[in-house]
Amino acid sequence: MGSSSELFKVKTLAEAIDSLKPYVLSFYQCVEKIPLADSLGRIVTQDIPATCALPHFRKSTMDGMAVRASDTFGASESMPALVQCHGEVRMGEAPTELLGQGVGVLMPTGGMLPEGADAVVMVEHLEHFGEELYGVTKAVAPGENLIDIGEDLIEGEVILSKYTRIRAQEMGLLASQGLIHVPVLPRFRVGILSTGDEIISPEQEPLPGQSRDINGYTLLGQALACGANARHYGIVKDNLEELRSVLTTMLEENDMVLLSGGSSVGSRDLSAQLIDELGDPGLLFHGLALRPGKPTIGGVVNGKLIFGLPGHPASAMVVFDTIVRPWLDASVLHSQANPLPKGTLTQNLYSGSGREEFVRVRVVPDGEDWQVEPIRGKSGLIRTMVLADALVHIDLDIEGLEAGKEVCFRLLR
Ligand SMILES: Nc1nc2c(c(=O)[nH]1)N[C@H]1C(S)=C(S)[C@@H](COP(=O)(O)OP(=O)(O)OC[C@H]3O[C@@H](n4cnc5c(N)ncnc54)[C@H](O)[C@@H]3O)O[C@H]1N2
Ligand code: MOO
Repeated sequence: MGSSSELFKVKTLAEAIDSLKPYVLSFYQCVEKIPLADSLGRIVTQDIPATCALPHFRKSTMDGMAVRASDTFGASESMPALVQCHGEVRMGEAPTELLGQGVGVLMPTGGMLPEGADAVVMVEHLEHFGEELYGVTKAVAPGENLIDIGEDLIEGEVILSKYTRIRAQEMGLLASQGLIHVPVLPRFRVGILSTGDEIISPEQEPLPGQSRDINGYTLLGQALACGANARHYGIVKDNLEELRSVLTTMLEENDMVLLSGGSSVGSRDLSAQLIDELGDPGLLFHGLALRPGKPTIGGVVNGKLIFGLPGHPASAMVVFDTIVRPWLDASVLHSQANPLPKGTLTQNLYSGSGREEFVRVRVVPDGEDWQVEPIRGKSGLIRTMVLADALVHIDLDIEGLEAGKEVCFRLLR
């Protein structure tokens, strides 16, 4: 069990994530094959190569006439290029005739070009002179109005890399390849528990000193938004035996357990103690150089991740976004390539805390730019999260950010 004094040396976020990684990598070896129609939000477990070129035939993007572009060079309204029309290609059918010089074939949008054709003249730029004779009133360049073989995807190239989250566009991509069964990570089963003598269920009327459970629902929502199979197990009082019993069940039924409250150093320091007792390796960190989120605890119990998140509602949400979400979306193993959006900071942000900081911000459009407005307010205020669109990261070694500076922001889901 991880009970050495090392534990109580406050870890950075990166160190905390690294300390957990070796114990849970086996989860990322699991594979489930699911129907493509059910794959939204799931994470692919392998690189997926294109099984065929897309398109696999030269495809017209306009209604018109397939031609050799060189036959139209110099054509204009006043001096149309003459083309002999050799019939029409039907949608979904392959033309058999090789297109010769001075010849054209009528085409629907999406139709297959005949061999020899290298452009399509839009119907708007055709004049029918009678019988098979057409005039082209606007020249086309080679490649114009068509999609070439493999222009979208080349056979064999990796079209989805391992641990990519499937969005609607990836579903279409997989469909284009005939991949109707997709290898994905199993959904993370996440159990959520709120702790604290003062916490009551939302349907109850709070007495003075009591607070309705907020974190159980924010964390449930965040876990569901990450595609997890999440369940809220309710509220447990600050009682070691009760907590032990519920945690044992939760660890059996889930891949990850999230507690909130009772994580700061003090009389309610039970969860850290329990995490360390319940299995191997136990508690791996207690306290992070993170703001908000200083009292965060984390560990692994027999291959299951367990986090104790701060009780303050905004802290719990921010800490979820920084240290929990990366496991659920597999970004701990594969950072999603999309660069973060940027905007202009509207106020100075001071950060002399000696902790890495995630600042709640509102993002307001400003012409071509975005204005990034810090939200002032304590981490005990849920409304600060309701107002927030995104988080701005301030590194450990940075004292602050000046108004007017361009900053990256990460959108909250
Ligand atoms: N002397 C010190 N006091 C505190 C420190 C510190 O370093 N020294 N750290 C502060 C920070 S930062 C935070 S964050 C909180 C974290 O406290 P805990 O994680 O132990 O949580 P609690 O004390 O149980 O609760 C804090 C606050 O949050 C409310 N809470 C808890 N659970 C919920 C819930 N499910 N829904 C809504 N609200 C919840 C609770 O009632 C308290 O108001 O500690 C500071 N103190
Ligand atoms: O660090 Mo606490 O988690 O500020 O709210």
